Parts: sequence; C-alpha cells; structure tokens
Amino acid sequence: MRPIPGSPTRIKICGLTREVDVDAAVAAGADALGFVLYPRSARAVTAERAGELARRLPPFVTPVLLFVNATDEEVARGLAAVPQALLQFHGDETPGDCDRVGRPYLRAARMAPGFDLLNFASLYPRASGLLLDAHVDGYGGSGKAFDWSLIPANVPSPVVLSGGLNPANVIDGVMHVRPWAVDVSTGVEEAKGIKDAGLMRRFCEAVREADARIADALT
Ligand SMILES: O=C(O)c1ccccc1NCC(=O)[C@H](O)[C@H](O)COP(=O)(O)O
Repeated sequence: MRPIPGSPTRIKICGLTREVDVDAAVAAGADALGFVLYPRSARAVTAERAGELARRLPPFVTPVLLFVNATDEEVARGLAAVPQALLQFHGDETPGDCDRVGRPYLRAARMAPGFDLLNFASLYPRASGLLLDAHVDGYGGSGKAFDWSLIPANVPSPVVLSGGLNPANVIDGVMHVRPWAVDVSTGVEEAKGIKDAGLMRRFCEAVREADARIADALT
C-alpha cells in the first residue's frame, strides 16, 4: 500500500536507551521511538525502563515496543509499562502469536533474496504495517541494508523501510521504495544504544528532503 501522495514519510528511530537521546529524537522530528525489549540485544531495556523513557514522549510521538520471540508474560509486562505502545514483532512470531495480544503491531520481514513478501504479507493481514529489514543473524539492528528491488510494488500493508538506513542513503530509499515510513537504529548511533543527535537530525532532514523532491515531481 503506497502512502497517500504528498503525505510525509513517517520516521521511527529505534533502540533508544537514554533520556537525552529520546529528547533529541523527538526534537529531530521522529514520529515513533522504538524500545528494544529483547534481552540479547546490546540496546535492550527493561519494560520498566521503557516506561520511564516513554513517559517523556509528547503527544503524537508513538512508543514502539520491540520483541523477539517473547513470552505472553513478557509482552504483557511491556504493555503494563507502556500501555499506549505500538508493538513490533521481530522474531519468528506466527500470525497467531501476533494477533493473540489484541494490540496494533508491526511485523518485521527479513528480506532474504527470493523471499516472497506478498505471501508473507497475506499471512499477517491484521498487521498495522510490515517492517522490511535485512536478513541477518541476530534478527535485526545490524546496520545492514538489503536489496530494495526485492520489494514488490503492490504490498498490501503499509511498508516501513528498515535495515542499514542512514542520512546518506535514506533519500534514495524513500525515492525508490516510497514507503509509509522509515526506521533506523545503527545509522544514527555513535555506539549501540547510544544515539548521535546530529545524525538523528540529519536523518530526519534527509527524509524531509526526499518528501520535498517527491512533492515537486507530483506538481
Ligand atoms: O535493534 C536491535 O538491537 C535489534 C535486535 C534484535 C532484533 C531487532 C532489533 N532492532 C529492530 C529494529 O527495528 C531496527 O531498527 C532495525 O532492525 C534496523 O536496524 P539498523 O539496520 O541498525 O538501522
């Protein structure tokens, strides 16, 4: 599903662990902030810590809780801490695993060569969006991009382009894929879980530049 022509590309910045970075991401113009509740990630925060950070968010900036093969109890604990969160399932979760929670969610798809995204999308019709990431060991957050030409033009769900984005390549990504949103972690960091305010600002500015170029092309 392509975004409505002229609508701004939404921006998710993921893997926040510090108050200073939450505030800088909001100031840069992020529409959503991701908190990684996957304990094996170097960016992991506890549900309680995600709650502390998410309480800093102003209206209309969405907290996203990211899980990898979490138990129902872990998901419930995350939602108890961040009741307004959008969920993101980034592991091997089945449609039943995702739908059972009864909350809006993003389903990550790991874009290996030959991956049938349209079939995958048909399995998750209730997903609020599909987050397209590189196919890597460790599930995600790798800083690695994938071949955007693997993305069909007629994906039925809102597409969140992810995987190895940064201020230098995100314009091309938005212009090529025309996603509903983009997602970034490594490309705006000085170290895992430590964001760089300047890179976050430049990333958001680049997305706005891409939107402006698209709008110009439509006039
Ligand atoms: O961020 C992580 O550490 C992570 C670990 C395991 C699974 C998913 C993870 N992140 C998910 C995200 O939504 C990332 O933003 C996405 O994978 C893109 O990361 P990057 O390529 O570093 O921009």
